[in-house]
Order: sequence, then structure tokens, then C-alpha cells
Amino acid sequence: MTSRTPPVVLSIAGSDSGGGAGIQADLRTFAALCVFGTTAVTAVTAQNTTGVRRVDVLPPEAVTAQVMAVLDDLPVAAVKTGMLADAGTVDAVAGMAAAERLPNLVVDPVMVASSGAVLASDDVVAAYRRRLLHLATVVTPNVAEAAVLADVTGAAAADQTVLARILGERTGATVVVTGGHAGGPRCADVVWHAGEIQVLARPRLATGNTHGSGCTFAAAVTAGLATGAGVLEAVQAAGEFVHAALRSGSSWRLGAGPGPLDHFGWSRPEVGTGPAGTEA
Ligand SMILES: Nc1ncnc2c1ncn2[C@@H]1O[C@H](COP(=O)(O)OP(=O)(O)O)[C@@H](O)[C@H]1O
Ligand SMILES: Cc1ncc(COP(=O)(O)O)c(N)n1
Repeated sequence: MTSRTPPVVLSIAGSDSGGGAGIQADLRTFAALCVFGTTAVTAVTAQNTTGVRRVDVLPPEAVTAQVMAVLDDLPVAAVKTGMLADAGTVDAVAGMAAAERLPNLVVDPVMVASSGAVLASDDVVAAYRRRLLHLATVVTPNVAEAAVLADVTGAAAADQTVLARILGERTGATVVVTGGHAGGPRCADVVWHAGEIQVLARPRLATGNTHGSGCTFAAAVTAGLATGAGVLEAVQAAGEFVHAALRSGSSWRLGAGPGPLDHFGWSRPEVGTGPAGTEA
């Protein structure tokens, strides 16, 4: 009998009780992409599709203990960070990354929930800038997060190419400034990689069910890196995966607010993830 062992990935992120974003979206993405997901919970949010009611942040030592328990036992091939709600947690993660314990590190600098709730304070932003971003393989901010991290305002704050270039040149990481919240008929993710800019544009889908799209994208990049894909290949494949999950979940109704994505094509089982959907 052959033994088939999947690549192992680790998500260091917050729990979303509503299941749409955070650790829950990461695990669903990992399962859909056939990698084995492990977790270190950074914060417990009481959240649903309409908003965040309460956040309980775990102490940095509790996050470190979870990460080390996983690393001491399992062959982790890639790591993703999501909501890091405390500067001490960013420092702790950066310390482990600097010690080369966190391979293929994908940093999704979660700052604001799609419902508008602030999930990271100013000192967390400063810690990302000072300690963590330059240790990442890939950083995946949306436009608003990229503008905060790059510390720019005005027209530049809405220009994905300018933001990707600033952050790429400052950190050396591959930077993907995602464009889910920009306007227009196309949805573009702008990638800075080794000094070059690439624009990955797809039709913008007419869906309100976008809760967890950023988490899903970054988790899919992590899964790609764990399976041996190159950085650009992993970013391209992640864009295709999140697009299919958004399209498949565009018509289901889960919750009164922005609903989750359909990672498995559950809403239309006859065709699976990737059915023809409505474009905006
Ligand atoms: N309406 C949409 N149509 C097509 N793609 C989308 C849409 N909304 C988000 N995406 C894609 O989802 C991914 C996450 O982007 P974004 O929504 O900017 O992240 P976040 O959830 O962190 O704000 C990106 O690949 C982006 O292009
Ligand atoms: C625990 C947790 N982590 C991340 C997000 C951001 O996800 P989104 O921007 O898609 O709402 C969230 N709402 N909750």
C-alpha cells in the first residue's frame, strides 16, 4: 500500500465564529487545495456576516506555543499570517521568521474587516513595517492596507502600482496589492516581484458574498508554495481559485451581511467550483 502524505501548511490567524474569514476560511481553502492545514489562533472574534461584536486577543506566548507545538512535530512547508491583533504577536512571529522557523511565509496584513471593524491598531502597523514585512516571501494587502503600510495619502493611496512598488522596494518581498474594493469592470491584483510589476486582471464579479476573499487568496498562495509552485505561479493560481470560489458563491445566501465564498462549489454541486457566473 502506498502512503500518500499531503504538504503541511500553518495558518497563524484569528478565528471568525461566523466561519467566513480568518482561520475558518484558511482551513477551507487548504482542504479544497489538498494540503493539510494546521493553526495557531491569535484572537477569537465573535463575528458574523454583519459585523464583529467582540475580540479576545490571545497573549503572544500562547501564539508562540501553538506555532512551536506544530513545528516541533509536523513538516510545515509554508506559513500564512492573517489577523495579528497585538504588536507583541507581530514581534513574536517576526522572531520565529528571523530564526528561519517559518518557511515560505505569506503575510496577509489584516487590518479592517469587510464589515468595517478595525482589527489592527497603530502599533501593530508599526510592528509590521519594522519587523515582519521584509521577512515575508509574499505580502498580500488590499489597497487600503497597502496605503497604510506604505504611509501614503492622496492619489497615490488608490494607485495599486505605486503601492506595490513602494512596498516591494522597501521590503524585498513579492507584494500583491489586491483590488477587490477598487471600481471598474475588471478586478486587478497588482504584483511587484523582483523589481517588475505585473497586473493580473479578471472580470469583476457581481457578488456581495466577499467575506473572507482576502484570507482565501493568501491561504491559496500558501498552499501553492507548499506544493512547490514558484511565487508567481502560486499567485496566479490563487487568483484563479478565489475567482472561482467567489463566482460559485455569488448566488447563495448565508447570513444577512456579505456572505462567505463557496470554496467547494457546494452551491452548484453539479458543476463544482468554477461554474459560469454573473459578471458585473
Ligand atoms: N467582486 C470581485 N470580483 C472578482 N474578484 C474579486 C472580487 N472581490 C475580490 N476579488 C478578488 O479576491 C481577492 C481578494 O481581494 P480583496 O477583496 O482586495 O481582499 P480583502 O478581502 O483583503 O479586502 C483578489 O484576488 C481580488 O481580485
Ligand atoms: C478573524 C478575521 N480575520 C480576517 C478577517 C478579514 O476578512 P475580510 O476582509 O474578508 O472580512 C476577518 N473579518 N476576521
